[in-house]
Amino acid sequence: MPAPAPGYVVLLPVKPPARGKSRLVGIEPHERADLARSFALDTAESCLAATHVSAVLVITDDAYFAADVARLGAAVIPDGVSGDLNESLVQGALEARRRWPGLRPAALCGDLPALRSADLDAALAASEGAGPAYVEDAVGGGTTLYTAPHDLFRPAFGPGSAAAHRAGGARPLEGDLHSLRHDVDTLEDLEAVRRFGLGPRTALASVRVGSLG
Ligand SMILES: Nc1nc2c(ncn2[C@@H]2O[C@H](COP(=O)(O)OP(=O)(O)OP(=O)(O)O)[C@@H](O)[C@H]2O)c(=O)[nH]1
Ligand SMILES: C[C@H](OP(=O)(O)O)C(=O)O
Repeated sequence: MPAPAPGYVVLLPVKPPARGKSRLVGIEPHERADLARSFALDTAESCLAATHVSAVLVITDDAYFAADVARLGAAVIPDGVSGDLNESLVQGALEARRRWPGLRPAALCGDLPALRSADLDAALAASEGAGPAYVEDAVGGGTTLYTAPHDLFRPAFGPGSAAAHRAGGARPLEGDLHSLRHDVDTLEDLEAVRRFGLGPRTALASVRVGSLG
C-alpha cells in the first residue's frame, strides 16, 4: 500500500503591496497597491481552502498586510533576508519545519488571484514522491509553485526559474492547472485570468480601478 500523502505547508512570499507588482502600469499607485494586496489575499484564501494544505505561512515585511492575512487563518513571518526572495523562502521553510515537522514545504507565488483550490490540490497530489517538483507559468520560463522535501528544498525563483528548477533536479508537473499557471504581472495578465474567475477581493479591487471598468 502506498504511503499516505504528506500534507503541505504553503510558503507564500508577498512583497509589501505598496512596492510590489510594478508592472501594473497606467494606474494610480494606490490602485496598484490595492490590486497587489487583493491578489495576495485571494491567493492565500484559495490555499487555505485546499485539501492538501494543512498550513499557510506568509512571508512578508508589511505589517498591515500581515494582520490582514492572519485574519484569514495564515501564519506570518517577516522576510529572513530583505530583498532576497529565495533566501527568505529557505528561511521560511526552516521555520515551517520547526512549527509543522510533518508537512512538506511548497513555495507559491502570491500573485495568483484566480487560483482554484482544485488546481493547487491536483499539483500537490502530483508532487508526491521523493524529489522536487515545480509548476511552470503559462507564459513559459517562469515558476508559480516549487516543492521539495525539506532536505532538497532549494527554490530558484526569478528570471529563468523554470530552467533553474529543472537544473536543480526538479521535475515539471504536467496537466492543465490553468489557474495555477497564470500569475498576474500586468493588467493584460489580469484580463486573461478573468475567465477562471477572479477571487472576491481582486474582483472588487478591479472595479475600484476606474480605468479597468
Ligand atoms: N516576501 C517577499 N516576497 C517577494 C519578494 N520578491 C518577490 N516576492 C513575491 O514573490 C512573488 C513573485 O514575485 P514577482 O512576480 O516578481 O512579484 P513583484 O516583485 O511584486 O512584481 P514586479 O514588481 O513586477 O517584479 C510575489 O508573490 C511577490 O510578492 C521579496 O523580496 N520578499
Ligand atoms: C518569481 C518569478 O516570477 P515573475 O517575476 O516572472 O512573475 C518566477 O517566475 O520565478
